[in-house]
Amino acid sequence: MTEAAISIRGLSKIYKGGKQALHGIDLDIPRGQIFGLLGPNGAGKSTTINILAGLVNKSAGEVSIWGFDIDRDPRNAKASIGIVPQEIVFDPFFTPRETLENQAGFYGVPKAKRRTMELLGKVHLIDKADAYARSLSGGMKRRLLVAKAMVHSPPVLVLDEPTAGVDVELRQQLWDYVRELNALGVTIVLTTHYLEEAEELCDRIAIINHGRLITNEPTRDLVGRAQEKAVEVTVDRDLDAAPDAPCFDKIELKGTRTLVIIYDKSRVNAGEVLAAVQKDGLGIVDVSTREADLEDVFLSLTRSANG
Ligand SMILES: Nc1ncnc2c1ncn2[C@@H]1O[C@H](COP(=O)(O)OP(=O)(O)OP(=O)(O)O)[C@@H](O)[C@H]1O
Repeated sequence: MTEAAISIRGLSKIYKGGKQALHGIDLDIPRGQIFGLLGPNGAGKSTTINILAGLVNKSAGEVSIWGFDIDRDPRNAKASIGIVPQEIVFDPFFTPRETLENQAGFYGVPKAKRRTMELLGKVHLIDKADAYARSLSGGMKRRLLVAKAMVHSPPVLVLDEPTAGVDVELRQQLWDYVRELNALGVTIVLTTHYLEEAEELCDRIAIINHGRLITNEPTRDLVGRAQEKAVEVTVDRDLDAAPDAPCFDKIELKGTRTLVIIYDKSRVNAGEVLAAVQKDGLGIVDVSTREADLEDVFLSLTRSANG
């Protein structure tokens, strides 16, 4: 078996003050994938990434990156990973060109092997190469961070909430670049709150909540497991209240004629739900259903983990 890009065993973190952010996480991130790490606020995603980056010390467990243990072989482990942090941190007096040159120097990349302008081109910042970093927009700064994470050509690139504050067009360019890197063999790990994006981009998704791994499976399987389905029904007369029936998990009246019904597709089918609406003589004028997406899976999985 090929070794994982990132291997995490029994990873725990207790912060000073006693907050336990991670409770024994076991996770293998396969090489060559775009891997999504999802979870609600405070789940422990940044803690995990900061441990990989060497910014936070773990309390227990083992982590290796590209086969290098972060305790026994920290130099090689560090050289194998590039991290795009959630927070934008730059020296505002350096230009993008200088920022990348300094970072390359920090990683000991010889001058002849530096790819400063190539990287700036990839993230669409050539024309800003010599501008002060403080004059860049939020989106530009984030793209510069991506270029900065790639100066030492690591086989693994981790992006922590990379699209926060990036507008739609630039986000698309960022994802194109991420896909391009992945096609060249770079393993990508990203955390995001944009579930649609995770669904579109990631081969595999792990969800953590309250510091515990809830699931880790191919995106396809995860989406297929969504059991909750929503149907929106427009009826032929005004209603004061939403009708009730045992097959509805939840029903809500939107305006006076539209019912939004949530049901469990493993228990009932759409026909039964519609029949239940019609049973009191209500006529149905329009119906629309929503296919399960990652949001549904995510909510139902994290909800069941909470309760
Ligand atoms: N330096 C710290 N000291 C104490 N507690 C911390 C520290 N950093 C994070 N925590 C706590 O650890 C838990 C996990 O936080 P973490 O930042 O890893 O979550 P996250 O999943 O990245 O969330 P977000 O999406 O909001 O960044 C949270 O309860 C948080 O308050």
